Amino acid sequence: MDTYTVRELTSEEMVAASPMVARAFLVDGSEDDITARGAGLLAGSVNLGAFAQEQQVGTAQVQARSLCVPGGASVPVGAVTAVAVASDHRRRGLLTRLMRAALPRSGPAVSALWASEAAIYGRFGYGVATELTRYTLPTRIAFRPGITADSSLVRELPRDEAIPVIRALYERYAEHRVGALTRTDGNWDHHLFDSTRVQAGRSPLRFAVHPEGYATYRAKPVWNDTGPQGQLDVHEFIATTPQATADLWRYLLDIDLVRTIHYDGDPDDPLALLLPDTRVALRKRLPALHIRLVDVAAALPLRRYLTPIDVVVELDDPFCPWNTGRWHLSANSGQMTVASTEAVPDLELDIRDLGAAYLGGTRLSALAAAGLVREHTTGATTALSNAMLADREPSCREVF
Ligand SMILES: CC(=O)SCCNC(=O)CCNC(=O)[C@H](O)C(C)(C)COP(=O)(O)OP(=O)(O)OC[C@H]1O[C@@H](n2cnc3c(N)ncnc32)[C@H](O)[C@@H]1OP(=O)(O)O
Repeated sequence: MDTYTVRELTSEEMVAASPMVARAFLVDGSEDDITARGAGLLAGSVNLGAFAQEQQVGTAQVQARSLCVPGGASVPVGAVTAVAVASDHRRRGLLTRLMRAALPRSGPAVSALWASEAAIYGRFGYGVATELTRYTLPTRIAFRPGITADSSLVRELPRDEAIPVIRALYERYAEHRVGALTRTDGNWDHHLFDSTRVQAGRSPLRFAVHPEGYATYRAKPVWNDTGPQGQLDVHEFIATTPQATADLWRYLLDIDLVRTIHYDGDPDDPLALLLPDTRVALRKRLPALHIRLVDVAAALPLRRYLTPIDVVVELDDPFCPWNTGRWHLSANSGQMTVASTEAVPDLELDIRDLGAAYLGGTRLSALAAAGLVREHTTGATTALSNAMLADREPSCREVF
């Protein structure tokens, strides 16, 4: 007899599971659990649970959100989060069962998540579709000649006053930025959650607001024998114009007593380009949003394509087998049609690699160089790779 059951939870059951979820994320007894941080997300989400008899031993949440894709459309996406299995019930297939329930064929055609560990989600068909640039930079550095900035346009607002202003700015930004997600009230509460555990010795969130952008950040006072060595951790930086980018960075770079800034920016973040010598900013690229195409035939036409395309692709998708097979992809004037076919394939790839390329950040040509796309017709990889590119690299600023 099967020891476990997996089914949809009521909001109350999801709340009841929150100590187990907190423990799974190594934050036992913290206020930082689903009840405190994600209460507003319960109603608008599919909440899933795994049970061993009556005991709750696993959860996953699928939030209904929208994602900006190449061409600017905002497409429905199942945003998977709060995935947890109690440590004494692991490696018995519960995550696999939760993911099956989280990815029904009838659900959103696209699924997205941030992975706690890189090795977990490839097997479920997710590929890394956006990256972030992690900056460590000194303060008080000048900009490249020709860039002018007016930091006097920036105001520090109290949290309650700032939130409606930054929400409106974010909405304008997210309409055009490929990789950006829409945010409900619950998503905002989660994003701006500010417990002492999250602060970790730093200030509560501060809100630096410009007419065309904002930075939310935390400050940490540090002193040594040479004087102030304060740190500033930028939590989110959003600018809707190049001038706002320069003004806000000038403001942050000149805050007294701070010597080091930490910031997770876009993969092609303009910050580096403002500096006269990009080497003063240490940069690392890290994986960010993972994308899974749940229904390829529905998902591919939702975005636009840069160049015309006419190829047959053979896809392998063991977890969502309805995607496995040969697909004729044809795009003209940016719009793609997708049809099942028996024709000989021009190239072959795995569903996770198509997910990685979906937002235009990962080049199929680069995947081919690693042997992950196998070309049968010369030029087919380059053609599809170019068609799938986006103008700028996609970016998702919110870890959910
Ligand atoms: C979107 C998000 O919420 S990301 C957050 C994910 N959650 C966490 O990191 C919290 C701590 N970890 C956990 O709760 C659990 O270890 C989970 C949820 C990651 C995995 O749950 P399990 O029930 O143990 O996974 P399950 O038994 O279904 O494993 C399926 C496969 O994934 C592999 N796997 C599972 N977890 C990991 C991992 N952390 N690293 C590498 N491989 C893993 C298993 O070995 C198994 O491989 P196989 O199919 O080749 O045998």
